[in-house]
Amino acid sequence: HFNFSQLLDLSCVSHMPYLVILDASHNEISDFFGFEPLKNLKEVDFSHNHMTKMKDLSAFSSLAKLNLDRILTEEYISGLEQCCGLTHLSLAHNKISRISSLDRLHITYLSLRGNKLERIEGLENLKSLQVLDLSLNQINSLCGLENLHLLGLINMEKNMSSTCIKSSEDERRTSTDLFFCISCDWTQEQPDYRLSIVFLLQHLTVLDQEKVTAEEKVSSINKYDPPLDVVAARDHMMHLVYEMMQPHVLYDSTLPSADSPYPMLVLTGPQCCGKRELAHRLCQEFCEYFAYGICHTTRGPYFGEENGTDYHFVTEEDFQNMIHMGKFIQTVQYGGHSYGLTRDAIEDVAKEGLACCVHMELEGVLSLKNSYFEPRYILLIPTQVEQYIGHLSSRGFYTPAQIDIAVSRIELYANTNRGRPGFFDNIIPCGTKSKPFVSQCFTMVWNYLFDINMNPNNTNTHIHTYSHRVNLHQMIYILMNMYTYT
Ligand SMILES: Nc1ncnc2c1ncn2[C@@H]1O[C@H](COP(=O)(O)OP(=O)(O)OP(=O)(O)O)[C@@H](O)[C@H]1O
Repeated sequence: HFNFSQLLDLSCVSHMPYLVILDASHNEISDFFGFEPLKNLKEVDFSHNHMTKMKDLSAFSSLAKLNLDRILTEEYISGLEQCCGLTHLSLAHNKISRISSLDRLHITYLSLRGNKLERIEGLENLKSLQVLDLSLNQINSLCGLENLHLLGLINMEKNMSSTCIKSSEDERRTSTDLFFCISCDWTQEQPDYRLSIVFLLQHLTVLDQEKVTAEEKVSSINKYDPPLDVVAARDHMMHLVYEMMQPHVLYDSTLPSADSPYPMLVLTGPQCCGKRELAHRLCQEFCEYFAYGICHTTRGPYFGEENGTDYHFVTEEDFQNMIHMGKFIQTVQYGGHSYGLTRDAIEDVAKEGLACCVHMELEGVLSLKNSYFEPRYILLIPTQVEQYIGHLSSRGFYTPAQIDIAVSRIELYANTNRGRPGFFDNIIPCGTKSKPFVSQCFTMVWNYLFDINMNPNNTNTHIHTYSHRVNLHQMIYILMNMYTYT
C-alpha cells in the first residue's frame, strides 16, 4: 500500500507486480509515462493530481476501485469501458459535461460530484448502481435514472434551481411518465424537493446524506400517486369540513333512521358501460320506487343531453363555489372534468319518498362509502372488450386515448371486486354478442320485477305491506339478488 507525496511520475511502481492498492493521490503527477499496468492492481487512487492527459485505462482490467477526483483534465476517460471489474468509480470535481463509456460496467458506486453535467445520460444501463453522487452539477431532471432499481443512495445537493418537469393532464401515468410530469424545483429549500425525489426513486434509503424515512416514503406516494382510498378519504374529509363550516341544515329525509339507512342504489362501472342509461330506465319504469339523483359536472353537455335531467352542467368556478359551500357529498375528477353528487340532489328524491338511483365511477363509490349513506352498489362490468370498444367508438364522443383509459379501467373494477369481496353488492357482467349492454341488463331487471308485481301467486308480494323505506330496501334487495339467480 503506497502513499506518495510530491511524486511526479509513476514509473517506480511499474515493477511491483503484486501491488494491490495504489494510493497516488495528492501529488504532482501530470502524466502516466512509464507506468505499466499491474496485473493485480485492485484499487487505485489518482485523485488530486495535475494530469492533462490520462493513460488509456483499457489494460487495467483487474481494477475494482478507481478514484480520479480532481485530476483537472477533460479527456481522461479513455478505455474505462475495458475495466470490466470496476465497481467503484469516482470522477468528482473534474470538468465533465457528458457521461459516456460507462454503460457496460457493473458499477455499484459512482461519484460525479462537482462537474458540469446538465442532464443525466449514459447511466441507464448501470443496473447494479447502488450509490450515486451527482451533487454540485447543473442537473435539472432525474430523467435517466428511472430504471435503476438498486439505487439506494443518491446525492443531488446543490444542483440547478429550475422547474424541471411539466405537469401533465394525462391520467394514465406510468412510472416512467411520472419522471416527466412531477413539477419539482431542485432548490433544496423547496418543500417538495425531497418528496419528489423520494417518489421518483422509490428504492432510495439515503438522499443528500440524510436517511429517507418511512413517513417520507408514504407522504411522497400520497402526494404524487395517491391510492384511490387516500383520494376518497381526502375528498370525504374536504366535503365534511366545508359542510361543518356552513349553518346547520337538517336533511331529515335522508338521515338514517335508527333501524334503516336511507335507501339508495348506485350503479358503477367503467365509462359508458351502460350504467347511466340503466339508471334512467329504472327510474322511468319503476318511478314509484326510484328517482334519478342528478349530479353536477363541469363538462359541457353532449348532443341530446339536458341540463337538470342528465346532469346539472356548471362552470368550474360554480363547482368550486359549491364545494366551499359544503354542498357535495362526494366529488371526483374524471377525464379532466369535475363531477359531484350534492346532498340536495339526494334530498330532492328522498322528499318524494323515493329511493335515489345514481351512477358513478369507482372513485365516487370509495368516497361515498366514507359518508353516512349506505347505498347498495351494483357493478356493471363489460365482459367482451372488443364489443365494449366498439360501443365506445360508436358513440363518437371519445378520442382513442379516452377509449384506452375506459378499457384499462375494466381491470381496475375487476381487481377491486377480486381484492375486496363484498365491496360491490352485486355484479352484472354485461356484453353478450347479441344484445347491447343496457337492454340486456334492463330486460333482466324488468322481467323480474314485473313478475313479482303482476303474478298473484308470487309470494314476494308482501313487499307492499312493509313500511315505505322497507319497501324500497326490498326493491333494491331484489335487484341485487336476481342477478345471482339469472
Ligand atoms: N358524482 C359522480 N361521482 C363519480 N363519478 C361520476 C359522478 N357523476 C358521473 N360520474 C361518472 O363519470 C364518468 C364520466 O361521466 P360522463 O357522463 O362524462 O360519461 P359518459 O361518457 O356519458 O359515460 P356514462 O354513460 O358512463 O355516463 C361516468 O362513468 C360517470 O358515471
